[in-house]
Amino acid sequence: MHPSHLGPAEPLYGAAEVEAAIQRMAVAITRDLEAGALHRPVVVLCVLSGAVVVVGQILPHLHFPLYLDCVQLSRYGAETRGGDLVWGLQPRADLRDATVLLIDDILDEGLTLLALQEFCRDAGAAKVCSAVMVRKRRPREREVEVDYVGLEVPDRFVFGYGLDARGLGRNAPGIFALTED
Ligand SMILES: O=P(O)(O)OC[C@H]1O[C@H](OP(=O)(O)OP(=O)(O)O)[C@H](O)[C@@H]1O
Ligand SMILES: Nc1nc2[nH]cnc2c(=O)[nH]1
Repeated sequence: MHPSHLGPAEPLYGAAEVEAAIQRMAVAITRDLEAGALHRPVVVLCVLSGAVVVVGQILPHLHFPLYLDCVQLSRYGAETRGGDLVWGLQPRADLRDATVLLIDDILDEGLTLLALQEFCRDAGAAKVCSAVMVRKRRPREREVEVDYVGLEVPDRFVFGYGLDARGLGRNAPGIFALTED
């Protein structure tokens, strides 16, 4: 489906490709975290709002004990360029000594994930792992450690599968790049 109400856009990945990538991440995450999770459930943190789709899809494929919690952090709003980080919801789970799995939809400049990793460490997490559905191919001022990456996208503004284009398009069944932003 071409989401024509969002203006000209180029399809990058279809739904089947995104779902296969999410599956592959789930297999790798399960392989790495299942043993530790038998001692203490992993805290999965869904980074609202964009990560709801990837988290919803990956959860049934994570075969180990886990708690699901959410955190809300935003720096794009309705824009296609990032600004200051604005905190919304903070997680309610106790992160002290926990293994935390952060799941976000996209790694772009990386400032969101860096802030979240720091937040989890400051909250006393024993181990912080990060998974992103897509990673943008671009240089970054600060290197960001990401343990699991679904797909790579070019350095263009993308939407679909939870990612918005000026608030819309989170429900687009694939990943698209805006032709003009
Ligand atoms: O790597 P960065 O450049 O920091 O950007 C990545 C962040 O940008 C988007 O969030 P956004 O601020 O758009 O909030 P949203 O999830 O509510 O759309 C996305 O969901 C990531 O969390
Ligand atoms: N929707 C969307 N959000 C982002 N946040 C950072 N980069 C992007 C992007 O390309 N698309």
